[in-house]
Amino acid sequence: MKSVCFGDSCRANDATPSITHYKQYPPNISNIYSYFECRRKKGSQFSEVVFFGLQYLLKKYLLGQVVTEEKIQEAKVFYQMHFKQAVFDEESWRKILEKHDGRLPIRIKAIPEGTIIPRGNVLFTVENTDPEFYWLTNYIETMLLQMWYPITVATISREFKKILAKHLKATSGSLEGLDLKLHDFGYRGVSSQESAALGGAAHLVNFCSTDTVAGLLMAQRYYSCPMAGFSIPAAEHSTIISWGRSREKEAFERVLEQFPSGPVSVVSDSYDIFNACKNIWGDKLKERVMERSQDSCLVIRPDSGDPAETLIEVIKILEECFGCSLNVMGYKVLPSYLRIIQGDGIDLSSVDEILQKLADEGWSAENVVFGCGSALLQKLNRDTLNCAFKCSYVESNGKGMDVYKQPVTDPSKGSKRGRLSLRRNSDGFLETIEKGAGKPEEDLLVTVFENGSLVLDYSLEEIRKNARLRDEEVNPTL
Ligand SMILES: O=C1OCCC/C1=C\Nc1ccccc1
Repeated sequence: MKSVCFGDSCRANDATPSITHYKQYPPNISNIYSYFECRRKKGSQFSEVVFFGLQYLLKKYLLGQVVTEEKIQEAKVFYQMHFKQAVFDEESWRKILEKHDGRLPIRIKAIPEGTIIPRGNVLFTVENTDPEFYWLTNYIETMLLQMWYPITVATISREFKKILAKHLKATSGSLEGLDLKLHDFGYRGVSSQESAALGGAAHLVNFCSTDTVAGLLMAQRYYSCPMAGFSIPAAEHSTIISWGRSREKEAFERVLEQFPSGPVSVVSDSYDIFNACKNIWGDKLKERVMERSQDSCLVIRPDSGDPAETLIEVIKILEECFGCSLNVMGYKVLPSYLRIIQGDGIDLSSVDEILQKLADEGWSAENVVFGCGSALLQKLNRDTLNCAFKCSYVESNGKGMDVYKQPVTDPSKGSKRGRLSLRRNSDGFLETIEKGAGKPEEDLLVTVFENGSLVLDYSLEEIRKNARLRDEEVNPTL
């Protein structure tokens, strides 16, 4: 059966619950107003979030004529089979087709993409613009709630950036190269091409270092960025072990020969990373390594063992073979033709621990870049930031009513009430005003979607500007 689609993939907003809601609302409802937030959670590791990804979902699934007669017919058959009774509201959908030419009579107001905002604030609101289609607001909840993914990846990626900035500043006195310090290794570890695209793009809000090509294409096609991130030639285990155990030196030599200029990364732990560093890189191929210039450095990649211990032992061997210098902060730096990339076992806690241990041994963060896979794109879920979509205001018989939930069994799942606005208070902090008490001129939520049209189109460039690290996040002592 052809998939029942809004966009060109299966009808993401058609989770079964939405189909029967229109029959359950009070009589004479004319307006349903809902909002999205990352609920505050005591003790959560993340106090603020990066807002990112809505523009893609709007462009991909909600713009223009999304309702057609063919889709209505398909849905009618589909849901008759699924519910074994006629609950699909064929007539209402046909009215959208006739009255609005199949465009959704919906208004979505959101904070600008890239905004950094504390947990517990409204991120976007959704309401119907035609009283006849009040049920549409929460019909698209399912698809809009998938915003949890790009928001969570962008947030985690930015937490990495804070940690990397802290150590880079402390051990080198500068933030130079920060944007290249965390490389996205996650393409193979995510659940789908779309996740790779959305998560890969979310990482590129904070960094410009990636192997997740899908994320680059997303940035190009949906965020007007021709090339959002960079990479370098890199060996992988197959290109080394295909030479056989006795020819690891020849394999390494081949890589250096094939990529004489520009940095090149060589995974060196196929058999014995310490032997590879001491006897191949540090002896048999030493001249080949030393003749490479700073912008053509050899990047050695360990890929096993305890990350911190392995890194410390590797860097000590390289120091013995190649020496090192002291930077302005008095930390040791390997020669500029030599760097290390650690892409195994990296997550938010291990990266902090590794850089701290390196610093304790006198080594600057300049010596290492990190790769991160699943911890960046996959080891997360909707609860990581407690993302929720809730109705907070309804209108019926011309009267507005603030609504909310407040479960006695979990107060942290309480929802906001009334129409919401977001403002920066006199101390400069973002805060959400409830019960329609906000002043329109102060409201930072802007209309991004209305009646099938995209009202605002953000570029990755401006999103990156919104999401940049603030001075106080870089110099914690400030
Ligand atoms: O070593 C490297 O140097 C820098 C360029 C990327 C790279 C490795 N990439 C990678 C991707 C996916 C899984 C594993 C590694």
